[in-house]
Amino acid sequence: MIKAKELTKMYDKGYAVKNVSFELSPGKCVALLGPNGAGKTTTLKMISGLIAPTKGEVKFSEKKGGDIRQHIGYLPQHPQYHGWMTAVEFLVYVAQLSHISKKEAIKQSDRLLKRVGIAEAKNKRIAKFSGGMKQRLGIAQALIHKPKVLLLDEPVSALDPIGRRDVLNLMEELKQETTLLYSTHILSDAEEASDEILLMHKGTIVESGPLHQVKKQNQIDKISLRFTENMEVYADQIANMETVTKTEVKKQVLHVHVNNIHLAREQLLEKANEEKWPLLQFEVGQTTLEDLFMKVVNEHAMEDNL
Ligand SMILES: Nc1ncnc2c1ncn2[C@@H]1O[C@H](COP(=O)(O)OP(=O)(O)OP(=O)(O)O)[C@@H](O)[C@H]1O
Repeated sequence: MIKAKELTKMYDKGYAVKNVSFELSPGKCVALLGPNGAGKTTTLKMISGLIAPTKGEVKFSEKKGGDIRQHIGYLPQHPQYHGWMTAVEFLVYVAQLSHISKKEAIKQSDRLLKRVGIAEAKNKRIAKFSGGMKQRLGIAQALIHKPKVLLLDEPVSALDPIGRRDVLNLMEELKQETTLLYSTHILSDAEEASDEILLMHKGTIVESGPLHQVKKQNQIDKISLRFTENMEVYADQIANMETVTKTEVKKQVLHVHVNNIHLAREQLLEKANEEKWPLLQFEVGQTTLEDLFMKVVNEHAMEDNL
């Protein structure tokens, strides 16, 4: 439906986004995931037509001439409202900016306020809205011209748990009827609402695909151990075992990545038994998408500190 080809944005300090290519299929909900500064907002702005790419292009498959923006609804990261306006006044105002007649604008506003679940607040001043209600109103505004694709920039990151749940539920409903691309730096939000992810790091896409596939591809067998004492001694010993590919300590837990889970488990348990390791925890599992995300974020932070 939407094809981004080698999208690139350069500012004075360098690339904000570099050679980003992906395709959005109809009816999919895709999370654009990445730490702060990864290039998510810049990518969304280029797709929505708000800023021009330095290089690359965005194509809309169903576009038969005209402006691509008529097919795209966009919710910015920090939407600005006139607090004195009511919800319905705001939507009618936005609709009229999209050249919709006043009669149609009122009709659309009523429909959309119902659609996003804040119809009872239609005549309430926006200044009195909660964060979740403001985001719902923002989503209604993005839908006013019946776009085929909805772009949401960090729609839930700034919300409290109730507002977050509210908006995630709405996104879940909306993905039945529209293609959705939303950015987030919160992994659980991406895991909860999306079918596919695009993981950004320093302006490029480092991982992409259906969530289950990305998870599977990045899963590594690991054994997590917690000791009552002397973890460093055992960590060194374990790191030298032939089935072990990597060890790392997080929050007093030693995570051991292995290439043969059955053999590694056997060897570790044998050693633990023989040498009477002071074990508190022994857990066999796999690395998660969160591990991958943290790896990307940490690499990013380390490079920045160099
Ligand atoms: N107008 C601009 N002028 C110069 N640099 C910019 C501009 N907009 C963005 N950048 C830089 O481009 C990079 C990507 O920024 P962007 O806002 O797209 O990231 P992001 O992933 O959306 O981050 P956040 O989650 O913090 O919003 C950052 O280093 C940012 O400082």
